[in-house]
Amino acid sequence: MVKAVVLGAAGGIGQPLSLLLKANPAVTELGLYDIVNTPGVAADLSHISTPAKVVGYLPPDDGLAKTLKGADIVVIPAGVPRKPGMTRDDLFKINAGIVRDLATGIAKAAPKAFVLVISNPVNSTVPIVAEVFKQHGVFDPKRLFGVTTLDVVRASTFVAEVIGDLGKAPSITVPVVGGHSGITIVPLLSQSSTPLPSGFAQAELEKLTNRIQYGGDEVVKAKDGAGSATLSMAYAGAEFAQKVIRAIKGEKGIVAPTFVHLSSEPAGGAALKKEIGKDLEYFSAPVELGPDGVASIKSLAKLTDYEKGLIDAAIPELATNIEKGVSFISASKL
Ligand SMILES: NC(=O)C1=CN([C@@H]2O[C@H](COP(=O)(O)OP(=O)(O)OC[C@H]3O[C@@H](n4cnc5c(N)ncnc54)[C@H](O)[C@@H]3O)[C@@H](O)[C@H]2O)C=CC1
Ligand SMILES: O=C([O-])CC(=O)C(=O)O
Repeated sequence: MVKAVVLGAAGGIGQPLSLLLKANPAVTELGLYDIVNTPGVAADLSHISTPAKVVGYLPPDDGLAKTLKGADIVVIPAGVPRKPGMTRDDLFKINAGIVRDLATGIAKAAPKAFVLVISNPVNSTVPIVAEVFKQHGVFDPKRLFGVTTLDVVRASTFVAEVIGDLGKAPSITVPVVGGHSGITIVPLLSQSSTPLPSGFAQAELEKLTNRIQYGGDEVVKAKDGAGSATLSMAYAGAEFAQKVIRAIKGEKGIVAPTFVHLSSEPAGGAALKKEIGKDLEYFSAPVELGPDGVASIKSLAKLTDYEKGLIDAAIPELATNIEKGVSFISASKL
């Protein structure tokens, strides 16, 4: 039995993500929460002939607590998306408060749930959730994930395009580490499961790296004011959620990059801090998932000098983004 909950379920990501979770036979209950339209989205999805029982609530009458009751996994795509010319950090002003309030609801109603944060800026919203949980005495670093899967999905697709065989895209894996905005997104293309063509020039490598780092901007520009990635994000979010579900059901050996807290528990956090040469509290790294969430945080393995340079360039912005989230909560009255 797995209850999945989507907070922000009526939005551009929320609706297709809820559809994909409803289509997942491992999900037996699906809770949908938003400030608008969830009764309609829930009624619509409830007619699909898959096992999940669907419920949808709005804020009145403790709707958030009712949606979260019994949740095993909570995915958060609530909040405003970018328009052209904005950075993800520009979303902080609005999304920080939304994520704080939803995290407070989770801390009270489903403190043991696995929490998957999609709302941007992820580099700051994940620390916000952690700080709220700490204030409620329920923080478990193994159960909190920033969803960076879209960067991984993009890397697979763009490498397949470079190779000239999109058919290979589903089987290509590239670890993407660091964080989830611009230069903090660091694809480790030297570790692509399908190597780049021999003789791939440094200039081409830099172009491909830049495309992965700014893939979000490509979509924001093409949508021209109508928002950011929604369908590809729903695909990526459902894929990561499915990995977490498989791991909590006992499947071994599932590894995926995700933005996690680098405490001494789970294993690997302290070693990763040494590896990146900075006492960062959070980083996206390949993580082995297990029945309790993060089983271990993996090493970044052998990096090229170019990749080391990308990580060094990411660290100051990551540190600032993380601190911004942490201090937002220390300054908030919960
Ligand atoms: N992590 C990632 O890779 C990605 C993250 N995103 C982020 O996901 C977020 C959502 O994007 P979209 O779905 O396109 O936006 P959207 O505006 O289409 O949907 C957001 C939904 O959140 C709801 N919402 C607002 N305040 C809420 C609250 N207090 N409680 C519950 N629901 C609330 C809205 O009513 C709306 O239905 C944005 O912050 C965006 O930047 C988007 C793409 C990729
Ligand atoms: O670019 C954005 O604002 C949305 C996002 O995080 C992405 O598509 O990676």
